[in-house]
Formats: sequence, structure tokens, C-alpha cells
Amino acid sequence: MATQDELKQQVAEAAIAYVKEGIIGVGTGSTANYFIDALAKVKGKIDGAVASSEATAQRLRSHGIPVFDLNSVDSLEIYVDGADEITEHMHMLKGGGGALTREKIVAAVAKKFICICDQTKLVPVLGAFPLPVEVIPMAQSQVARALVKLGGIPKLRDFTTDNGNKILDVTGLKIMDPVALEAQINQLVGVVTNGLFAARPADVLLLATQDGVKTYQR
Ligand SMILES: O=C(CO)[C@H](O)[C@H](O)COP(=O)(O)O
Repeated sequence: MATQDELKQQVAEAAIAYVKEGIIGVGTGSTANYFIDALAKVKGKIDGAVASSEATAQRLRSHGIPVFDLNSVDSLEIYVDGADEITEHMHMLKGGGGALTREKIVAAVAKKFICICDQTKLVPVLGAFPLPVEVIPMAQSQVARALVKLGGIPKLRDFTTDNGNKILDVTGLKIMDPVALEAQINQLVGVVTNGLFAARPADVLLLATQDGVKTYQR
């Protein structure tokens, strides 16, 4: 039986089939790291990558893959990233690694979001994993109070994002309508973004299972 890490590696390698040419968007986390390592083997096919975090940029550079500033790029054919949870509707909950804002920005520019996950990430309803909310530091208490009013239990993460902000990890939310909740939380003054990726769901899910990598299309 494959371990979770082996499944992450298998699905990351399967995503290489979607890498054609040009510049691609690359996510953050352990599954994305396996993807970067696999990408290194075919780096001659692409011009380079846009990174969703400093950690990802560093790993790409360590493999000799050029890293581009998103502002110098009009569009990306694909964005490849993991998720903390994903549903069959391709709605995702992300940000366990704290890179949610840059991930959402890079994903927004990509024509195709390819989500790479092991089988533990596919869930019927989002929300067992705490929802990360990136906040401007001076607003962290007022945003926390507003999240309590929405039924959540926010906990300040001991972490500073690449953007110099803080993260509130929120449990207890009933995520019945991920698109509506994503917008509602983003409306709170002081919120930079939240880890619901529902307004812009994944286009392809590659899911590593004990029976091989399964492909789901939206
Ligand atoms: O959103 C993320 C980082 O901000 C990651 O995609 C998510 O946390 C999944 O991580 P991993 O691949 O390590 O399980």
C-alpha cells in the first residue's frame, strides 16, 4: 500500500503530462514540491514559472527553473497546486501552508487550474480543515470578532505570510455555499483573502488513489 507521500509524488508526476510550453504557474506545499521536482526533469520544455510563494520560488530556482514576476506575464496556460480539501464540484479549501493569497492571484491568471491531491483530500463538504483567512495585522481582532458572528472559531496562527500579514484559522463554520461564504468573508474590512477557492474552482482534479491516479474534469 502506497503511503500518503508516495501518493503525492505519483499525482505530482502525473501532472507533468499537462506541461506543454511557455510559463506555468506553480503552487505551494508538499504536493507542489513533488511537482517542482518532477518539473525539473522536463524544464527544457518551458520558459519558466510564476511562483505562488517565496518557498516555491526558491525551490524552482534551486532546480535551475527561471522564476518570472507575475506582472511580466499576460496569462498562464496552467496553474498546478495542491489543496487541503476539494469537493466533487471542484471547490477547494486551501492555505494550510499560508500561501493562499498569492495562490489565488496566480490561479486567477491561469487558463486551467490543475489540482493535484492524494485521496484523503476529496471530501463531500468543505470545512473539517480549518479555513485560513489572511488579515492585515492591525485588523486581526476585529476580523476575528466578525468571524465569530459568522459562527466560526478563529485561532491566530503563529506565522507571518509572504505579504507580511497574519492568518486566522477558522473552525466551526458551516460551509453550505462555498461561493457565497468566500465572497462574504472577503468583504470583511481587513481581510486580504480567504482559503475558499470556489468562485474560481479547479478545472482538472488529479487524485492519487491506491488504484492509481484518477482524473476529474469540470
Ligand atoms: O494551499 C496550500 C498551501 O498554502 C497547499 O496547497 C495545501 O496546504 C496542501 O498542501 P500539501 O500538498 O502539503 O498537502
